[in-house]
Amino acid sequence: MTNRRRPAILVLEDGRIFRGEAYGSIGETFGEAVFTTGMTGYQETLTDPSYHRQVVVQTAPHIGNTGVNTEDDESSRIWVAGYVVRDPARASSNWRATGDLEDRLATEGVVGISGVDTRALTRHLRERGAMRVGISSRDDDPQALLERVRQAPEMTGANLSAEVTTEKPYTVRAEGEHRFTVAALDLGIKRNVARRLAARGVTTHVMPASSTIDDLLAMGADAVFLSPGPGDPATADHPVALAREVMRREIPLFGICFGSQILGRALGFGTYKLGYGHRGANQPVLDRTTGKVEVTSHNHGFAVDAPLNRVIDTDFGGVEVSHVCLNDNVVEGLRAKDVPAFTVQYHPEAAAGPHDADYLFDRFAELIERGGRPGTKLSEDERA
Ligand SMILES: NC(=O)CC[C@H](N)C(=O)O
Repeated sequence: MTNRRRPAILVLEDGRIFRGEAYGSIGETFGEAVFTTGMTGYQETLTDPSYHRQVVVQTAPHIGNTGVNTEDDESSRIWVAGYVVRDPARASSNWRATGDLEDRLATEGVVGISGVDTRALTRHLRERGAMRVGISSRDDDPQALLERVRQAPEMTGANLSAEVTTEKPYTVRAEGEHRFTVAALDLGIKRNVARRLAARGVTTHVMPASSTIDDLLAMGADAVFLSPGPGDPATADHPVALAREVMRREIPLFGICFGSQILGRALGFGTYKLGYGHRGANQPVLDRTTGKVEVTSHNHGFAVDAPLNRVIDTDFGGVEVSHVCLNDNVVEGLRAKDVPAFTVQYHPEAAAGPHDADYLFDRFAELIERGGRPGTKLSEDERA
């Protein structure tokens, strides 16, 4: 437990100030202020690469009570640009805990602030929208910090894939009998994606963001996966061109979150920034293909702009919005009817969050199985 009593300030780009105490590393940091309503899973949140350049506000008031462990990281490090909590646990207690959350934040240089009225801050972001923020435990002059906040880069227009992707390809082997090979374009992948695929007999080759279609096919891929990741999908021109090439060759394609936005753009739709995004572990989503509602994990600030009420004609044939968020009707999934491609905007891999949407990995495995090779199309039934 370090630095608990040193004062810290948080300043939003619109001038609102919150005072609190230093939490984690002493210093100063900037990013986009976003809130997550997840009640559990702070370790998975902190290590999710999609939070790169974002300062995460936890609406759950008590954070750190289960410490940190060696199993729950979703990548090799903490990615959040800053961390805002109300009431940090004074002691960690869990049978899996190997350390204390604040010590880990400090070790990884993550500047945070505690003692903040996170409910007031969340309401502010909900009314005014996600915006830039600065946290400082070094300088207690809010006006000077505000000037620096206003010079920090915005999330709109941010192209961040190169900052989070793997340098070299690596492989996550299928559990049990090997059935299929998937090439996953790493734009900020979470570990649990490859684990959920491995559980279905899929060997996943995780590939750098700059990989070409030939690089992916050289891995012997039966299918392609487009990963989640940080940044503005409007900047993801290379993955969009790659997705178009994958569809042109009718190779089975599945994507999650950023991957869904990329498929959307590849099909000709636009993307836009949501007011304050969806981040949490209890978002209700309707699967329009079955009429079932699932409770899901979300982490997105952008969304695809597509009409909900009809099959849409695209360069790749008919496409429908397969999933919709029941809170606000935001597009949460796309399904192509004439090429083997589908995506969701939320997180079937959960981690953290409920497992309701795990069936999507089965759908992907079935899609691959039906063709087992490039050239697979949906069956007549599914086209209906
Ligand atoms: N988790 C993700 O893939 C996030 C996608 C994108 N960066 C967004 O904020 O909408």
